[in-house]
Amino acid sequence: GAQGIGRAVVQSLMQSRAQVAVVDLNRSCGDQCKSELDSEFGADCSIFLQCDVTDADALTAAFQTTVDRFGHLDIVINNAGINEKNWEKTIQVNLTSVIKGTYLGLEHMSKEYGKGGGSIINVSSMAAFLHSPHQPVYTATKHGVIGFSRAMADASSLGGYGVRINVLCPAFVDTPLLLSVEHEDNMGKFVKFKDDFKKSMNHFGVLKPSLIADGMMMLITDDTIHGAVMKITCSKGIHFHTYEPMST
Ligand SMILES: NC(=O)C1=CN([C@@H]2O[C@H](COP(=O)(O)OP(=O)(O)OC[C@H]3O[C@@H](n4cnc5c(N)ncnc54)[C@H](O)[C@@H]3O)[C@@H](O)[C@H]2O)C=CC1
Ligand SMILES: CC/C=C\C[C@H](O)[C@H](O)/C=C/C=C/C=C\C=C\C(=O)C/C=C\CCC(=O)O
Repeated sequence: GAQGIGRAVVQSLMQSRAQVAVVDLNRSCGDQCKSELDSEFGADCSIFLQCDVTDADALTAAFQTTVDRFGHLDIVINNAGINEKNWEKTIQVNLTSVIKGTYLGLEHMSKEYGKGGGSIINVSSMAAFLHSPHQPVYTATKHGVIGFSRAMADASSLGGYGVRINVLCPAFVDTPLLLSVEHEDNMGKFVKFKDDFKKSMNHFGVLKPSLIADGMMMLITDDTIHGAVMKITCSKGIHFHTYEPMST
């Protein structure tokens, strides 16, 4: 992502000397991000690829371009997310593309395909734990991201993929996405519940994108974390959701 949480994560990755492909639909935002990265880190360490993640062929090509440019892939972050009145589109961006991005990540990193392993982080939301009448479909997609990622993490363990798969669930973060709460184009008829949403935002507080980047870096660098759901909130900071073990 070229703005918001994605932009903060790119900054942290590049400070840690990673080479990064920034994939985003928004060309002007992507060009600006790339030019800032070039000034700070040099032109060879990043690429910007304009891509609609819901276009399966374009997403496939973006992964291939990244591998062709940098030689291999170690980390995939499926971060693109929207809240649109067009609920099918919301599902395509927030869930279908996360699934596609995970499968593509595995094609390029899984030991199953003779690759060297890696790490995938799928971005969900605290909305998956504390739902709001203001965004039912968004909430459903974020539940979906958790279920899919946890099941895939188990598949990776059992299948010997060598790829860690984790989920990151931020609470409210100060990014352009939060502004969509006011707009009928985004919220549709549920925009009338915006006061409920804003009340919740005032109650829980709003996080800075840099803290989400810190959590992301922990998921990337700690190779003991696998199948985890990281939550980031104002009250508890970076912490993990705990699940009851399944009875057999
Ligand atoms: N801001 C918040 O309060 C929270 C955000 N999240 C999640 O974090 C992720 C990032 O969100 P933010 O940085 O806040 O949003 P943002 O709107 O600032 O950034 C999202 C980026 O995704 C890009 N994007 C949108 N549709 C795309 C598509 N079809 N193909 C490629 N790129 C596309 C946008 O151009 C934008 O650069 C999302 O998954 C969001 O649901 C989760 C919890 C809280
Ligand atoms: C239109 C709005 C668009 C984007 C913002 C998203 O909706 C965002 O993904 C939504 C976030 C919702 C957050 C909801 C709850 C936040 C809760 C807290 O901050 C703290 C609550 C509990 C902490 C205890 C725990 O960690 O279990």
